[in-house]
Amino acid sequence: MRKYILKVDNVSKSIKRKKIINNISFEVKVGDICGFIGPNGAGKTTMIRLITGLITPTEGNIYIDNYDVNKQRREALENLGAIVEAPIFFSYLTGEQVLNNLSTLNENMSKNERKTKVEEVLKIVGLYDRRKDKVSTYSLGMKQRLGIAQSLLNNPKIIILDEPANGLDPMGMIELRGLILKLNKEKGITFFISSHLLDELQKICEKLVIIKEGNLVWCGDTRDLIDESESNNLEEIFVSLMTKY
Ligand SMILES: Nc1ncnc2c1ncn2[C@@H]1O[C@H](COP(=O)(O)OP(=O)(O)OP(=O)(O)O)[C@@H](O)[C@H]1O
Repeated sequence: MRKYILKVDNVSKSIKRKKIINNISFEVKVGDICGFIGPNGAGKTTMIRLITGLITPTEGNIYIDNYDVNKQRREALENLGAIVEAPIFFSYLTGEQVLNNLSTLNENMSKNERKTKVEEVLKIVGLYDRRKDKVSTYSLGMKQRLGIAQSLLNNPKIIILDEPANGLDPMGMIELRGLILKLNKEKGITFFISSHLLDELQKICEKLVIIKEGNLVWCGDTRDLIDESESNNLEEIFVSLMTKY
């Protein structure tokens, strides 16, 4: 049995007396690429904010690599790279300068190690040739990849992406998909990805967590969901699930 890297355990969240997340539990195992889906207002962003420690659960616990996000915050978040919505950069800096600045936050690395690391992540995300160009000249897809490069500086075990494909053109989408698959295969990084683009998720996610109005509707292997449904198209399955629950 592969161990889990992310565990959401009986989590509820109320904001202003309104229950936004209702007793949700699921696990994501090491090496999974897990899609996180639900209609508008289902609570996806709230759940991602809970997982990334930006807000605390009203009830329940969240563990990253066995560390409680709220009680052992530093250890838990050390393993996490998260990009919540489109990353914002100082666009008058070059891609390399953005990463150099962020890498100085890592006090355990010498100047030389930091330089090597920045070069390495620029190469991984395919921005090495454009490293001397200002971020203002980057396409949205390149900015997304710079965001992923930023999260790679800390060698995360799991990366959480909130709507990463928002606004990307087909080429940008193909590049992002390729990058996620590469990082998963070559570096063993686990991904948890929220998206409304179900065709896109179906291409890369072997696991799915589906929520509606703060409740867990389904979680497990994408294959199993397709096998037990009448359609083999995730979009059609999703619509039928949403009308059933
Ligand atoms: N700070 C807040 N105060 C009051 N209500 C909130 C707050 N944050 C979220 N909500 C409500 O909680 C529900 C879930 O919102 P959330 O943004 O998590 O959904 P979502 O699944 O990410 O939606 P979308 O797909 O539209 O981005 C919505 O009804 C929203 O209005």
